[in-house]
Amino acid sequence: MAYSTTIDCFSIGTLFFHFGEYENAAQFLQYSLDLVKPEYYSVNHVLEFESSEVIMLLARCSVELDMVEDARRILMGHRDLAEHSDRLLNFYTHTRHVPTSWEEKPFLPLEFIQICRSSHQNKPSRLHCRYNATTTPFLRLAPLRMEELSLDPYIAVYHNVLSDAEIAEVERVIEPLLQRIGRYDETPNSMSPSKRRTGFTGPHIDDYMHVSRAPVIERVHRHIRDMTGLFMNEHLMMIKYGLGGHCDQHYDFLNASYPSTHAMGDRMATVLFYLNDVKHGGSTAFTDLQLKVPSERGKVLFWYNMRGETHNLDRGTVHGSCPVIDGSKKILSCFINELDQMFIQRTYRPGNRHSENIKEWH
Ligand SMILES: O=C(O)CCC(=O)C(=O)O
Ligand SMILES: [Fe+2]
Repeated sequence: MAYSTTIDCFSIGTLFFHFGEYENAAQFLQYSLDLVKPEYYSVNHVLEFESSEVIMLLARCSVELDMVEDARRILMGHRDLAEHSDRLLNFYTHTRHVPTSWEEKPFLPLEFIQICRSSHQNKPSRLHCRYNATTTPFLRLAPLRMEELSLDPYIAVYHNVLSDAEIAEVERVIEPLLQRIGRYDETPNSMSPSKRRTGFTGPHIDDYMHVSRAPVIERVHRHIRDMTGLFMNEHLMMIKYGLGGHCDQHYDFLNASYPSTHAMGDRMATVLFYLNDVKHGGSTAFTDLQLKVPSERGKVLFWYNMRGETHNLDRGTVHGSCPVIDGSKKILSCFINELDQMFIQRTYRPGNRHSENIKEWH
């Protein structure tokens, strides 16, 4: 618990409460209160954190545990809540909490949890670290340090791609536009939280015109071209994961399950820019390959999602983002579409791909 903040503990306590685990909830809510320090008042204010909310939830846990007198003592101890304590207790005792059902709990497959949990080190490979000075002419002047992690599927990491100034500028342009990740419901314009991924993402498509004109975004596109030799015509997304934030294992390849693949081709490759170091958790994990890539500031991960000869999905690319255990994780992610490469390399022709619907992604 040494690294958690008062807000982290409040979030964990709230989760336990929703799942009906009131004793665990009360413990985390108490930690949260223990960590409220006057020097953080201004930060907590900006983040709209109120210790009175923690106290009310703590009192509610006591009521659920049939300890009404404890709940009263907790409420009476707070300057603003004391005068409302009778009304609040009355409400808590008459409106018992209905826990979220087990089916609603986030579920991560065991093999994914295992690779995330282990202090796994990638197997030493016979592949080499080298300077890539050939993908584009620009790299002859400024070669990039590259490490191949796998040849089949092809996965490579580039080090020190984005400078501190570029990262700061990307954050300045995109971060204010992030929204909580959701999944669109059947009803128009309604979003519900995604069970497969937690965190923030953006910019929203409507804001993209403004973002794409920023010089730093053009420079990111240039870096992608230098590293991959491929043409990127999709929006860049920033994804921000907080404590516990994760992304369940999935394929980026859509394999004709989305109408967009008819217009742009499928997502042939993925590029992830890591914008910060994450002390614990937050690695990108490839379950089948037993490969774990930690989030390190300035590093870029690149892989092909499809098999070269057939343009079919490469099943070895199943991957996800391990839960963040300390701090937060920020990445820029982008997909490289097949049809954007039509002047660069051979693209998919109808008939040579085995199409199947992939249901494993939202
Ligand atoms: O955050 C990560 O490491 C993986 C993100 C990812 O898989 C995706 O955006 O498709
Ligand atoms: Fe992905």
